[in-house]
Amino acid sequence: MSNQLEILQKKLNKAVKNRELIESARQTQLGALTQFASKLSLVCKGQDLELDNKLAKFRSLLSKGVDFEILSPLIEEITNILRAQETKQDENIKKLQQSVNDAGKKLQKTKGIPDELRRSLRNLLTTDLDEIKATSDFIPLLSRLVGIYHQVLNNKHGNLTATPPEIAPELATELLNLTSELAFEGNNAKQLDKIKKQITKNFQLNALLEACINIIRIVVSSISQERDTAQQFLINVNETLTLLHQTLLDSVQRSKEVGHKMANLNEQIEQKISQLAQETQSASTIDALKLIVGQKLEALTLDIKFKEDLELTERESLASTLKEMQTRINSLESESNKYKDRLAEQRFKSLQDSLTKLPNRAAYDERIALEYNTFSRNGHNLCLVIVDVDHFKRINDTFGHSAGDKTLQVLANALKKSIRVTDFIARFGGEEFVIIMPNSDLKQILAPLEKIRRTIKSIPFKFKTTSLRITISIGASQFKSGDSILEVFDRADTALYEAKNSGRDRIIIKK
Ligand SMILES: Nc1nc2c(ncn2[C@@H]2O[C@H](COP(=O)(O)OP(=O)(O)OP(=O)(O)O)[C@@H](O)[C@H]2O)c(=O)[nH]1
Repeated sequence: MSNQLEILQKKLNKAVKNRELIESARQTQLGALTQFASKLSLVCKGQDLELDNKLAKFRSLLSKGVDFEILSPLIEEITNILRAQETKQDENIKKLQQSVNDAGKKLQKTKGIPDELRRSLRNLLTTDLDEIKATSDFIPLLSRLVGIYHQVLNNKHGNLTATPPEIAPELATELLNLTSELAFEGNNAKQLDKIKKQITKNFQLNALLEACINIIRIVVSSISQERDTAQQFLINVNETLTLLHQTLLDSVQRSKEVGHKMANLNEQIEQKISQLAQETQSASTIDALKLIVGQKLEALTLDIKFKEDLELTERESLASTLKEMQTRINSLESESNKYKDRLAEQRFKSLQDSLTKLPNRAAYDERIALEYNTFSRNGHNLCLVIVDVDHFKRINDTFGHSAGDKTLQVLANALKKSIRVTDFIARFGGEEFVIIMPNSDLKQILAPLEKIRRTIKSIPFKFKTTSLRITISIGASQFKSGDSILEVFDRADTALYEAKNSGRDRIIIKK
């Protein structure tokens, strides 16, 4: 019996110990839970005043170790407030999402946003905004949006420290093409060269505008120089003509006066001769006759001498007038020769082909040197194309040279219209044209060249009664690092030769 009691006592002790262990574990867990609940309630603080108050009460009761039965109604109240809070928060997220979206869309409509910023804004509005789940997620998103706004504003006010992108390469090319048609001398030519180099280096609108203004200045100064010289020349011509006119009038007047004097003298001489004849008849002696003849001859000799002097003076005066007129005319002639030389030189120097009105070979040389500089500096793609009219000699031989000329004009016009505004075309010589294509590689130029070939082939030429289609052969190559201009030209030329030899009316490209 005592043994059984002992066993029971042991079991009881063990049960009491286990119970104590469970109780202690529960207390520890409860402590941890209470602490956690207290911390959690602190995190919720600041969202709603009523909630804050209830949570404060909750924390205080928890710290005092209050029975859960007393806490239970408070917990229920807090749960209700939190539920209402959750709904409110959902609404707030939606509102915030909408207002971020509106602000972003508004910003997207702004002109002149750099590509990178625009991309980042699009990502923010499409992907990132949709992924928002909690209000706190908005903070980094809003900060990004504000950042984008800042950059756009800075950009608008020109405060960006980064260099603006190259914005108008096509305008730069157009400006270069236009300047190719200008030819100046001396200082103006040097200045224009400098501007052309700047245009190939800097495509920014401001720089292009400045270049444009400087070109206009050169043109205006050249026109005014040319006008001054022409005006001076005209003044000289006018003075010389007035002088010539006056000299001629004087000389006519003098001739008239001399004519009168001569007529008087002739009359006097005739009178003296007839007097001599009468008086000799009345002379009775030889001596008397001698005397009469001697006196009359003396008077006649004086008259004749006077007449000779008069004639000499007149001749000399005429000669001197003629000499003076000759000097004037010579000087005018030399001045007009200078003009002719300058015009010839101008024509020689001009960068435009007179037949086709395209830039000429000199313009090509100048332009390819500029493009080559740009290529050497930044390695942009640069292609060179040679276009040659097929069997052009036949057109000259069959329909005449002037029909050939007209054909070249039509072809040049069509070629010019077929190229892009950034390309440059020149008449290289005869029936050969050269096209510079910047910012394109050989793959990219193939389609436009095909279009040019087909365009030319589709022109319906008509020579008197004969209708004819004219074709072109094209050779092209691209600048590679280390290439010289001549090397690339030779490659394009070899390609053209192959196009001709393999049947014409085709494009051959040589890398
Ligand atoms: N009318 C005219 N003819 C020109 C002019 N310049 C060159 N030519 C002529 O163009 C012709 C070119 O002949 P070729 O070089 O034999 O070439 P092609 O007849 O076109 O034959 P392929 O090029 O081999 O297809 C020559 O007859 C030149 O006289 C020009 O300004 N006006």
